[in-house]
Amino acid sequence: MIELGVNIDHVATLRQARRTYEPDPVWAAVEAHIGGADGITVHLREDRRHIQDADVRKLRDLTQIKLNLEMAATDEMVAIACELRPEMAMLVPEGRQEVTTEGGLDIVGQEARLTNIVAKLRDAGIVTSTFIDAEPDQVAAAARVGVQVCEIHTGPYAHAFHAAGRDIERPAVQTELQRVAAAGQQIRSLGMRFNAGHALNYYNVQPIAALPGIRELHIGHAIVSRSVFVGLREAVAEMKRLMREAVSLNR
Ligand SMILES: CC(=O)[C@@H](O)[C@H](O)COP(=O)(O)O
Ligand SMILES: NCC(=O)COP(=O)(O)O
Repeated sequence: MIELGVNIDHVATLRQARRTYEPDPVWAAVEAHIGGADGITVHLREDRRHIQDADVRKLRDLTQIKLNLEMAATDEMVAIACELRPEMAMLVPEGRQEVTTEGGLDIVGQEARLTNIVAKLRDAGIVTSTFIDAEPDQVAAAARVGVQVCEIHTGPYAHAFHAAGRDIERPAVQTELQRVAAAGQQIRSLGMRFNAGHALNYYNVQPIAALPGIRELHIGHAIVSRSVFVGLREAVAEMKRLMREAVSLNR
């Protein structure tokens, strides 16, 4: 059954708006878990714009749900990951001025360095993942550097879906959906786990959830946004219902 990793970065964004103590990401993780989340994702950014080091430490120590740590491929982040030992660490690109992650990690351009970083994380017993564009050469490079999981960037699909007025049949949307599907087939053929995420929401999630062999979706902004009105537990439960429905309809 496909799993849902809830990214709670933007619970911390709200807290950081006042530099105060609430809303607490630990509370969010527990609520998401009760709502049916299979894992929690946090992106400990180099600029600490939302999730703080202490948040990751508290999540590790105080919650009983799988933790996926999104991180830049830096010595600082490798040291933090090896100390805190999340179940999974996902290598993502970072740009100081970006509003959110804008593209996948360029593995092709830095294979030797990433091979060394992936080995350190694996030696620490951490499942290694990377966030990449749906590009065959990036998928092949991910296998070469030794990651066990690839999360395909669904931003281009999500943006095409929105631009098409949520019409999944529009050619531009189908093109992006097929790119994700093809990347997933390649990922699985290379023995890696096929995950997906970024800009998924309650309107565009089902075609991605229905893709053959997909294992886990990482969704954050849309769930946290919905939670403002219905609560995080319900927002997560609704997303899980949509994912389960998509899988059952696709059988
Ligand atoms: C990799 C990905 O698509 C998201 O997890 C992204 O890292 C979110 O970044 P922000 O939490 O800073 O928006
Ligand atoms: N890696 C994707 C993720 O964790 C959540 O991204 P988003 O849903 O906040 O865009």
